[in-house]
Amino acid sequence: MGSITPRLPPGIRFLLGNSAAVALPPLFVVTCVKWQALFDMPSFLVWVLAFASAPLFVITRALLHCRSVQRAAVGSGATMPPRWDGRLPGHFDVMQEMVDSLNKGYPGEFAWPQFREHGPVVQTNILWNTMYITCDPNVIKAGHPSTILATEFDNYVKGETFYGFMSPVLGTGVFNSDGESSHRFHRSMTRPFFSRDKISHFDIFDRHAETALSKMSQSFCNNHAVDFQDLVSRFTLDSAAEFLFGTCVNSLQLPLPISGLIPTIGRSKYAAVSTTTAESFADSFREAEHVCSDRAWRGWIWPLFEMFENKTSKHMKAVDQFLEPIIRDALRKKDMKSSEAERSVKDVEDGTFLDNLVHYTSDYVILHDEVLNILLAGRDTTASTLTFAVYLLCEHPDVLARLRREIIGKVGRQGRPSYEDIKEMKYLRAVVNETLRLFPPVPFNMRYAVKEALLPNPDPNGKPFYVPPGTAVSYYPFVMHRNTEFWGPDAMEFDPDRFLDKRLHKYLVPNPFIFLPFNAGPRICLGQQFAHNEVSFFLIKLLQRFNTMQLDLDSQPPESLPPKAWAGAWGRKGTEKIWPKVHLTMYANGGLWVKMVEAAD
Ligand code: HEM
Repeated sequence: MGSITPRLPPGIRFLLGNSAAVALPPLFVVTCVKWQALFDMPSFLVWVLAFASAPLFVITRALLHCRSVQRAAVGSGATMPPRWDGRLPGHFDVMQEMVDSLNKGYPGEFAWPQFREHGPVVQTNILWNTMYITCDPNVIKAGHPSTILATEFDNYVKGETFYGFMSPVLGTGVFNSDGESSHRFHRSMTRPFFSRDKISHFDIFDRHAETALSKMSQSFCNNHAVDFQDLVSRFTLDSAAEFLFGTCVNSLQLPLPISGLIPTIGRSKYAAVSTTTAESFADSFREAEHVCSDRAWRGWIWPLFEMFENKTSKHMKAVDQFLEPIIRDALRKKDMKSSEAERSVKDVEDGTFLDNLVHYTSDYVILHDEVLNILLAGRDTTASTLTFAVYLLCEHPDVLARLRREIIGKVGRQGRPSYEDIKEMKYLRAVVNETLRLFPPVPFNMRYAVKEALLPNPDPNGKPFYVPPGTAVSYYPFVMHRNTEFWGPDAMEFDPDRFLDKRLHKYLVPNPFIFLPFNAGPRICLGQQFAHNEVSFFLIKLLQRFNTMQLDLDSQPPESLPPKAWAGAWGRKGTEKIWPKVHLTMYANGGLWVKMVEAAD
């Protein structure tokens, strides 16, 4: 199970696992010299040789590997992609540039110059590990003879690094499983619950949206700005928890942050006021997510930052404490109605995700992991979409006014939107899509090639690119979504009409894989429709109540604002009012502080 803590801390296990490769060469040197049939050398030289042998061994192995890869590429009638090389050994400076850009820069900015200089598929060799980065829809797109998301799906997996840092939280579920049989098993079990048109979600959205909006109104009455990102993170958590296992975790009941007075939720700031197991579940799950995102940043060496403790363990204890009785209860209910005949269709349709799942399996671990997989996959992504939608609406009052007209025209000021209403609101859909284009919640993604493979060369006269086994292929929807080559000269601008006017038929219809907020192929997002309903529902309720909204940059923590040096920079970087950043998903650094005015009409 995800939360069963392995006995040894991750750092110790990492060192033990890698010690052989590091220790063997020096041991070999010392042993040879000790037996000294051949050598008669001073002992300091033995030690120098012993110490130098480990890195020499690693470098020699990497160089030999490089040569064998070149030969394999030629043997396959392929070539290697252009290289992005640094100046330091192991291209350490390339890694530093990537990390700096992620920490201190604008998302993906390290990649733009490389794509411009070398084309849309580029090779890096950081610390002698080959990785490809791409923003080419032909490489990513489903249906191509050699693509990473569809035809060659089984060859491109999430990989052990991803599994390693996520598994203490997620165990093995649909989001975190690899391999044809494992992933298909989890996906087939969870998919039925998403394929039906579950109108009952709307009751859940409605209740939590009402609480969230009342809290906003209260704050604005007191002349306080609201951190909208924090608010919608609570809304999506409370909604998802109720949809998944039928219990409210009440994160919206905790006090909202007040700029400079009460901090934004997260990082245990609220542990002290989380009085119920439900509240500490919410707090602990958030904490565990933060730890996972820190691990993702650190890459494969993350265990070295957890030498003596597994940082997710204590949070997962609280998560499990809350979940256990809920899962046991669902299993008990199932046993009471064990015969198929006793379960009415209504029982199944009205039930939560967990109620449905127990009819596929009684395995506690699978139930536990599956629920947490969906919670993680669905919560931050939806909150991120809402956050950036409101950011863009604040910056584009004309779009806000037009969207509001559509909403009021369809459902009035008080009406509750139905599934059909949402489907018919074309401008709303365009606004959501345009938000997902400019700020995709999953801006970067990665797969590992299990076996050797070929990728298409963007140059129609060029040979295909060779992919050695074990190569990481990292693809960048964020960069692809803003590329003028695919979206036209105004690609950087927020203009929902591009999803409605002739630009739609010029760019997206003939080349649908230029827009990939939900991924593609057999791993396409399961919750796409759910997310669209949730985001649309909340935006409708929000605009029914408020007709003016603006950013309150004075409430934003000063260090969270875009650096002054960015003014006038290329692309959106030069004009951004907030600082978009990425951990597991895209977020607004320091929150999104806004003020809104209630409509008088
Ligand atoms: C706007 C909101 C959302 C966006 C942009 C989004 C995006 C994505 C993306 C890009 C993936 C692929 C991840 C990968 O394979 O590496 C994914 C997978 C997934 N999403 Fe979403 N998602 C959203 C909302 C949701 C919601 C609300 C749910 C559930 C309630 C959900 C459930 C899932 C699941 C279960 C997977 C894993 C599918 C698989 O691996 O077979 N998502 N999502």
